[in-house]
Amino acid sequence: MNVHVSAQSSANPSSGKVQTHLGALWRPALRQAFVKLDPRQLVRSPVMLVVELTALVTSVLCFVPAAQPGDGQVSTALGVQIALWLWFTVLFANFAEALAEGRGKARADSLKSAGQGLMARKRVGAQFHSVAAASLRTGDVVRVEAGELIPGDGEVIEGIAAVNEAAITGESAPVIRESGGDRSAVTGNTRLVSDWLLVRITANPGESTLDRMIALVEGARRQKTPNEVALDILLIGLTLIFLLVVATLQPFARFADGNLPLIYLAALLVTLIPTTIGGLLSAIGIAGMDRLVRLNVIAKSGRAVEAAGDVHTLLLDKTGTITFGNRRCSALLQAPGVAAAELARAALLASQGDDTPEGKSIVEYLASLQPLALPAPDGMRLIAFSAETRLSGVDVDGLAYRKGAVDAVLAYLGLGRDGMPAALASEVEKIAKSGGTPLLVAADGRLLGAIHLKDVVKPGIRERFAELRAMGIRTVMVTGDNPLTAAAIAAEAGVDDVIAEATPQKKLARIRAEQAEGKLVAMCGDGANDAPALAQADVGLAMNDGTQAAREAANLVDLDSDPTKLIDVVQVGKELLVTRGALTTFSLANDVAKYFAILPALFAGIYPQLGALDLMQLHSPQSAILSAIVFNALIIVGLIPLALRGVRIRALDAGQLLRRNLLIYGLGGLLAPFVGIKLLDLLLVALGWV
Ligand SMILES: Nc1ncnc2c1ncn2[C@@H]1O[C@H](COP(=O)(O)OP(=O)(O)OP(=O)(O)O)[C@@H](O)[C@H]1O
Ligand SMILES: [K+]
Ligand SMILES: [Mg+2]
Repeated sequence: MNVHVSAQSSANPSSGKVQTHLGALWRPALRQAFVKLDPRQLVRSPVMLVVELTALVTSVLCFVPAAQPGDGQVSTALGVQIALWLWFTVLFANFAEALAEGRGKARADSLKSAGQGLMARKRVGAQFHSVAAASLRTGDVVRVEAGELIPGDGEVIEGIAAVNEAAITGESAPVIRESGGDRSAVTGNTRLVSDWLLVRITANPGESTLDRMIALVEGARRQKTPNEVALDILLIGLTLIFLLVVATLQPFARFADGNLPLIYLAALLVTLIPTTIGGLLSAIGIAGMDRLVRLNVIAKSGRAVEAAGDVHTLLLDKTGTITFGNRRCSALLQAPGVAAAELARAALLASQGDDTPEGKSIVEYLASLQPLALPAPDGMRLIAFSAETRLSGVDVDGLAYRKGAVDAVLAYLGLGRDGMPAALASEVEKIAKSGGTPLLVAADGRLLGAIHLKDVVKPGIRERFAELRAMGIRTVMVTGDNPLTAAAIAAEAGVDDVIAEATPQKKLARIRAEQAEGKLVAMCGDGANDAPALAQADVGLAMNDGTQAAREAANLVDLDSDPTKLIDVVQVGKELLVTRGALTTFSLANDVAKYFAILPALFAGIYPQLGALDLMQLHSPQSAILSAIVFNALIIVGLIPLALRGVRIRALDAGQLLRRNLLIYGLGGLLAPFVGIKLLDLLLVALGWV
């Protein structure tokens, strides 16, 4: 094949770590706050759209006194102040959203610029042509060589190479990517540091990991979660109710020959509708996603993150998730009466069509021993490993060579569980009890012996599972391996439950069973055989270095390929739910309090009997209205830090958490307006603004 392209963009390898202090972010956020005044953008937060419309109407009323029915008691100076604070209310909410977007965007932009102008070698027939990386589509095959950036997300179909994924993960130690097996997926904008790869592109323009990351933290493109939609509906409902409340005030005033200026009613409406949560809702959601992005987790939906906050059971694949997944052949053990060379030859033959890391490791192991004579490769029918059969092998010279999981090979040979010669059975048991994976080898219907595949449990995983338990999450290990190996690894890793000899169907069935009991289930996996389970789970976390099938089926991808990352995802999910709940409570309590703070002041002149209710003794109706509207706007700014940082949750159970939050945010929300509005009233009068 001809390779006649060498040009690649000279973009510097990005470290992926962008310095983004809030200080550097507020300037662009301020600008964005004005851009977001566009009603087409604001329509995503209906409460704020109502505020904007009210601000618009009030502005008109200020300058067109003729438009004010009644006696127009509102001075232009006061009208302008009210109109301004109404505009500020919208701007503050926009500013909160823009600030939340800022950090994620800065990082995504720097990643994007690294890939700008990138060229790729696309396979066209037997040749490779230079094309823009941005033009690559799903199914295109490209060749990437050492030193070059991989032009898009894809799957390795040929070759093995070391890849530096620092641009995406921030981790500079190179990782190995190879065709076949569970380490075949590559990510766009990461750099090959050795050899070459043939990659089949798996994402169309605009659908890459990077694009997804950006979409998560962009207010205008972000998809609302079902929880957010439900809350939106509640907020719209409350807005309509208060609209009605405010509209019916005028008849009451007229009845006593009074008249409430339209501007007052407009301002009153805004103070009463849930502007605090309406203004911060989007920022809370984006900030949550941003926390996730900073953990190097890509979510395809916010829904998965919220589900993580409520997850009950976590299913984990063993190999590659709990263990390093680098199962390597370490020994061959013959059955009684079988020659070492016979077993070796059968194991080698049975690995000819097996391009999994396990299969390759067997070939390598045997190559380091004495040379073996093999039949011509064109006479062989290769049988690749499948997770269904849990067998691999070859048919050659009329003989069938097979290797596979213990129960699978015994079943293939028509033998029972105790069909193994005692000596071999005890060897197999020894392998399994050590946490290794035994494979049986058969040829011509005869059991020849066993292969010992060794694997190592990832350090620190035990402590992480203990943390999960403390959060009330059950961990279940599901593995295609035999029960003894499974039990040995399970004991070492400290999981709560284990399912052995699992096929993809069995994994799926277990998830469905848990879901049928009304529980939310999370699943971590990396293999193609995990894909159905990842898709079925409420939270499917795929390892980025796993297979493309797993990455596609999952709704979360961990760029660091660390299954224990789920703990952090659960934490982020819980924080997101709690923060939204706390600020909703605060906002609603606030609005109720404002109602009682302002109404007596407004009606004092009209119904003097209401004076008894005037607890706050505000200076005048004018100062009451202005103080309320100023407080209403400033509270949004005051709560931006909490919305962005999230409510910290300690290891409290759900009940304690709820009580604590009701106390802080419910009671706090009720009291804050009384204190805040009174202080503002004193201040505004002292300043002579009213
Ligand atoms: N290349 C192979 N050839 C034959 N048998 C294999 C091969 N690789 C694995 N096996 C056997 O098939 C079983 C299932 O393997 P698979 O990779 O599907 O496991 P899994 O379901 O992903 O679970 P886990 O990854 O936790 O072991 C393994 O436990 C092993 O006994
Ligand atoms: K309000
Ligand atoms: Mg697996």
